[in-house]
Amino acid sequence: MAEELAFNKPKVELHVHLDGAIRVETIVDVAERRGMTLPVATVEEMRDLCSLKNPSTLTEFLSKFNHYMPFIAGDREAIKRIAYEFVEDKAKEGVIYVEARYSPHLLANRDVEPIPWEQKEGDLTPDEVVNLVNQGLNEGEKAFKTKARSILCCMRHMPKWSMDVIELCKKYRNDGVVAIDLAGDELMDTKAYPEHKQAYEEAVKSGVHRTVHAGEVGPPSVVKEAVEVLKAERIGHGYHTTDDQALYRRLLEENMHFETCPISSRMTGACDPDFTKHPLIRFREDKANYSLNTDDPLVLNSNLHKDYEVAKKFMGFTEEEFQRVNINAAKSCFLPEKEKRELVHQLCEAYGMVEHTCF
Ligand SMILES: O=c1[nH]cnc2c1ncn2[C@H]1C[C@H](O)[C@@H](CO)O1
Repeated sequence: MAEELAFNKPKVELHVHLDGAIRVETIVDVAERRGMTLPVATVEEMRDLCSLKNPSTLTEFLSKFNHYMPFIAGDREAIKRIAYEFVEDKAKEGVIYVEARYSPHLLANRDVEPIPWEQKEGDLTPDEVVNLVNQGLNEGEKAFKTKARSILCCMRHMPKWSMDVIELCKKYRNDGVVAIDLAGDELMDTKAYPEHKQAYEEAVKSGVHRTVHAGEVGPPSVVKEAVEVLKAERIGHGYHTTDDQALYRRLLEENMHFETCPISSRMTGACDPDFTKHPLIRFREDKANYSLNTDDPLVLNSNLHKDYEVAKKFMGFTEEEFQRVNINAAKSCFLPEKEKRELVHQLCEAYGMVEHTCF
C-alpha cells in the first residue's frame, strides 16, 4: 500500500537549487553520451556518492556538487533537460508554483573566470545558460502545468561574478527570472567583497527581487546584514535568527519570509539533528511567515514529501498549519502582484477556504 502523504494538497516551493535537484539517472545518462568516465559503475553507486548519509557540515554538503557538476556543466542539452525534468519532478510532488535557483556561472565554460569544475574553455556562456534553463522551465511548465520561475545566485566566494548576475536578472526579468540570491559559504564576510553589495544595490535600483542565504549555519549578524545592507526581502533558511531575540522579534513584526528546509538543516549541521528541538517549531508557534522547502533533494537523497513528513511527525504540524505555510509562501513569492493573487486564490480553492480568510 502506498504510504500516506503528510500533506497531499497543492504546494508552493520557494527554495530549491536546480543544480541540487538533478536526477541521478540523468547525470549517468549525460556522462555516457558525452563519453565521460563516471567514478562509479551504477546509478545506485552514483546516488550514494552524490548524497550525504548522516548529519555533517555545510562545507561537506557543498563538496558533494563536485562529484556530479562536471558532467552537466558546459552541455547545452543537459542544462535544458535538467530544467525540464525538474518541473516534472515538482509537478509529481504536487507543487503548483516553484522558484528554482542556480548559479549561471557554475554551469558555463566561457566568459566565466575561473572556469568551474576544471572544464576546458568551451562556448557556453552564463547568458546562454540562463536562456537554456528558461527554455527547459518554460517547456516543463507547459507539459506539466506547474508554474516555474528562476532565481539567479551570486556565490559568496566569487564576488567578481555578482555584477554579471544582476545584469542577467535584469535582462531576463520578462523571461522567467524573478530574483537574485546570494548562496555558498555564508561565513565569508561580505564586507570584504563589495561586489555583492553593489549587485544588490543595483537590484534595489532596478526593482529586482532579493533573497539571501543567511542564518543557515552562520550567526544572526549575517541575517542582519542581509536585511540591512543587502535589502533582502526573504531570508534563505534563517534558523539562527532566533539566537538574537531583538532581531527575531523585529523580523516577525516586519513579516519577513524565511525559506526553511527542514531535512537540509539537519544534514548541513545548521540545526540540532533532533527535529523536536528545531527552530521551525518556534516559527510555527509564533505564526512566523515561512515556507517548507527541499533545498537540494539530490544531495539529500530526499523529496518535498519527506520534509512535510518530518514537520508533521516531529514538529507538531497540522493540516491547517501546512495550508497557512503554503498561503504564506504564495504571498511571499516573487511573481508580479496579479499572478501572486491568482496563486493565492488557487490555493484557497484547493484548500476549500473562504477567500477573505486567505488575504
Ligand atoms: O544550503 C545551501 N547553502 C548555501 N549554498 C548552497 C546550499 N545549497 C546549495 N548551495 C550552493 C551550491 C550550488 O551550486 C549553488 C547554486 O545553486 O548554491
